[in-house]
Amino acid sequence: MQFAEFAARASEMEAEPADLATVALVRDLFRESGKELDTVARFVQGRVFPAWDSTTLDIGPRLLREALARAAERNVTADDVEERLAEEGEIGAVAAGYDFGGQRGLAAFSGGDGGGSLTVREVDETLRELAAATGAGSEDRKLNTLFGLFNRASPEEARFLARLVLGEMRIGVGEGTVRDAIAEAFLVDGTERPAEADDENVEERRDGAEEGEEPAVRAADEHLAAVERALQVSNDYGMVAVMAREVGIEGLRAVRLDVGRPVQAMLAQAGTVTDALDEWGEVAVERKFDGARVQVHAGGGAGGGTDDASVSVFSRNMDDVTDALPEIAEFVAERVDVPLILDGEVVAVDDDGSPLPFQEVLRRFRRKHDVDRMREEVRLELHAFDCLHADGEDLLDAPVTERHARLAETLPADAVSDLLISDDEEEIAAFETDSLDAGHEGIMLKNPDSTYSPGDRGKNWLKRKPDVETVDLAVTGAEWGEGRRANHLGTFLLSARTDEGGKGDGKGGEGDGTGYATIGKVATGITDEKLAELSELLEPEIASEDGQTVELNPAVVFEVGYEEIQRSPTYSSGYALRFPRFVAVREDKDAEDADSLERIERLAESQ
Ligand SMILES: Nc1ncnc2c1ncn2[C@@H]1O[C@H](COP(=O)(O)OP(=O)(O)OP(=O)(O)O)[C@@H](O)[C@H]1O
Repeated sequence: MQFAEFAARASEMEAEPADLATVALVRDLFRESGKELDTVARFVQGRVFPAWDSTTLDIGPRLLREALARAAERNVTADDVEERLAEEGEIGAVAAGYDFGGQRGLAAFSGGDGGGSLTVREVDETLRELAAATGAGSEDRKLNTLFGLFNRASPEEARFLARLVLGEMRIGVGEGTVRDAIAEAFLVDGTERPAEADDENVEERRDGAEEGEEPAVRAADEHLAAVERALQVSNDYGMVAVMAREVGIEGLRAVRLDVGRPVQAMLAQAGTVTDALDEWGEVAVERKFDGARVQVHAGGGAGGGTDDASVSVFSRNMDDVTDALPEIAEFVAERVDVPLILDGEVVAVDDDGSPLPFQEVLRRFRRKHDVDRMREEVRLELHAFDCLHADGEDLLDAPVTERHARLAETLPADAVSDLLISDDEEEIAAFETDSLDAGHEGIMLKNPDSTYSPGDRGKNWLKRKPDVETVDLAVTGAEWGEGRRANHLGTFLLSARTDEGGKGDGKGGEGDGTGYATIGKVATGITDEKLAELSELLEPEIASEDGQTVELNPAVVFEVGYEEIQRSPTYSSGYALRFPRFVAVREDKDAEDADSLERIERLAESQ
């Protein structure tokens, strides 16, 4: 395919405001791309390399401006180009505004030919060569090569060439458009194809698909799902387009992970323990490490087996950061002897192994120089929490629990994140307190049955929001513990202050006009040591006992975190705290200083 043809189509796409019509334009282009389909599928997104490949052209705006100046009329300087850029606001428009060598009829003299002779393949190969140029003189070579390309470009070609070089096509073709276009171009047969369907019809088709009414709609959805899946697994739009054309839907479904080729990271939404329990019944709870996300690929390549060289570490954006984090690659290489793809977090730690703030990891992450010195300065630890592939088996479709089990089989326990499967708020609260005490950021809540969906910020992973507020509440009751904790008070009853004595529980100090109304119990994972301390503090306040239940004079104030305040008939205040969590004893406060029911009402309303 001629590059001029590609540029003409890109112009049409740029001018087309409707999304579905743009998909149709991309679809048609793909159908006509022949052998260059893989390249065209990348070019429409402004990419020369697949998304998983960290290679860049490494051509900055300055070099491009110089190349444009050289290819343009005599006496144009890089500064002139910059000035025009300030006026036009966009490099493509600037490039299209010049009269390049070939267009001036100086073709024979300058090597230009008036435009139209470049092919998509040639542009691709030339840009790849540019990317590979390194070392002394590479800057000049890049400049010369770019000059050569622009010298042969028509204004329309120059517009898209300049944008391609900077990696931004600006033609309204995003990943979703390419996905839809691949499905429409190669997977939909004549009867199902919504060929000239207008936007509304297609919207209707898609709405209908949810009820599963029309077979054609179902098929179209399956096609889209297959393309999407293959894209998630491979991160290579070119390869997926070719595969869809050559092998069809079954071929796409058979796309496997490749050790050494990174996958997009699954992401999390903010959420609460309450959300998680309501939704899934049981929750997979992990520590939320405060570091930087990594995906480690081990043992890829021909022979399998693991040596340092066959371990690669990728960042959340799929950049190869292996050289900056040698100890992570070494750690995995030394311990893992099967091909493996793991997902985890790298955390900086102090000499005692306690986590350091996230900024410390960043000092290591993209470093190209002084890696050895920094390695001494900032110690790193790997916490793996997921396993995408182990020993020849892709695990994306396996549930969280199974993926975690595979991780535990493969890596030493200290590198594997703890996993708690629980349906018990108290147990989860205990896990959270423990995580926070250990210096981690909090907890992650995962649907235990969910699969790994690369690149997806769905509802199956929740990062627990920090408590919105804390409240200071008087402790008005407790229960004696059991077993190992039989001598300790636990499960503390909490109360807000009311202004009229006698209201609520009526446990206020006599005659002082203060009353207390219960609002919840906190039984969080307070450590045994802390429980002993709290018991000592509260025992003198015991007013009466009934079996395990103890009534306390309001004297001690707890600061308590919570996720939500609900209306509830369970407690005398008419409210209940959801997911209450002990934060601290407010030594500086008396019970009379506890938060009032009025404040609780206000907090409940403002949620
Ligand atoms: N056990 C864990 N499971 C999954 N992710 C974890 C875990 N521990 C730490 N994380 C990190 O938490 C991130 C998600 O939450 P966080 O809010 O920290 O990320 P962000 O980069 O600020 O925002 P976001 O990922 O939502 O764009 C993950 O990408 C991962 O790096």
